[in-house]
Amino acid sequence: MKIIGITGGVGAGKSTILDYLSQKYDAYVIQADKIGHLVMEPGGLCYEHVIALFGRQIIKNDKTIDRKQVSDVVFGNELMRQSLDAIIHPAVKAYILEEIRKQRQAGCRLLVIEAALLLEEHYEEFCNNVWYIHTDAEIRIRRLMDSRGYTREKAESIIARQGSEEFFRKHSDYVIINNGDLKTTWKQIEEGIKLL
Ligand SMILES: CC(C)(COP(=O)(O)OP(=O)(O)OC[C@H]1O[C@@H](n2cnc3c(N)ncnc32)[C@H](O)[C@@H]1O)[C@@H](O)C(=O)NCCC(=O)NCCS
Ligand SMILES: Nc1ncnc2c1ncn2[C@@H]1O[C@H](COP(=O)(O)OP(=O)(O)OP(=O)(O)O)[C@@H](O)[C@H]1O
Repeated sequence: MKIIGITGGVGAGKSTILDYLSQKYDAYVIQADKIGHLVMEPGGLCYEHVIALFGRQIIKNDKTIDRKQVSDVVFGNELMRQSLDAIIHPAVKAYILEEIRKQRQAGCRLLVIEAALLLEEHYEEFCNNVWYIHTDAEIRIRRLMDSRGYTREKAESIIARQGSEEFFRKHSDYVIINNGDLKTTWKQIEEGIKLL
């Protein structure tokens, strides 16, 4: 089984590329963000710890955690972001390693892991190749404002908390530029698969 790690800043197009890999190459995909959401659901491994860190005002009527409130705090406060990461990341990593084990056993041929913090968390240790998805910050901000209703300030505050262009490039095996149309991006994916 080959494993590709996909990383890049917020709104770079990682999920879009994952969809293509899943459809065209039948890749099994794992999204760290989604697992992060799962472990903080009621009954999840991190639920109580996150509430202990942020206070009971983050609990919504349906008992789920208000991620919008958490997001507003962590992307404006580095210490709180690190404290949240210390709770969530070990659980996410353990979940991913277990998924890898299961997929390997099931005979999966291509597994793709998407994580914004893939390099910070050293997921490259179990990836055959790491792909960095680059999209210029201004293009990302516009896409996020159009598609997710982010404000410019919100997009910029997340970007400010993520790795630099230099950091991503230094630790990646392959760079995909997703500034233009998707056809151009699909071609780069096909090249990346050949290299793998
Ligand atoms: C802060 C939270 C509650 C916001 O949830 P929400 O649904 O509003 O946003 P979403 O999860 O889609 O994240 C928005 C963007 O921020 C990035 N991001 C999320 N957490 C972090 C972080 N700790 N550091 C840097 N970037 C991050 C995501 O990759 C994504 O690009 C959530 O992202 C979270 O719990 N983050 C901590 C866990 C984490 O680091 N997840 C990312 C990889 S495991
Ligand atoms: N080449 C492209 N042309 C136009 N729009 C694009 C392109 N690539 C991605 N998008 C759009 O940009 C937005 C962000 O893309 P996507 O959700 O894939 O990013 P992401 O890196 O997974 O984000 P996150 O960091 O939050 O996980 C989406 O609305 C997506 O449809």
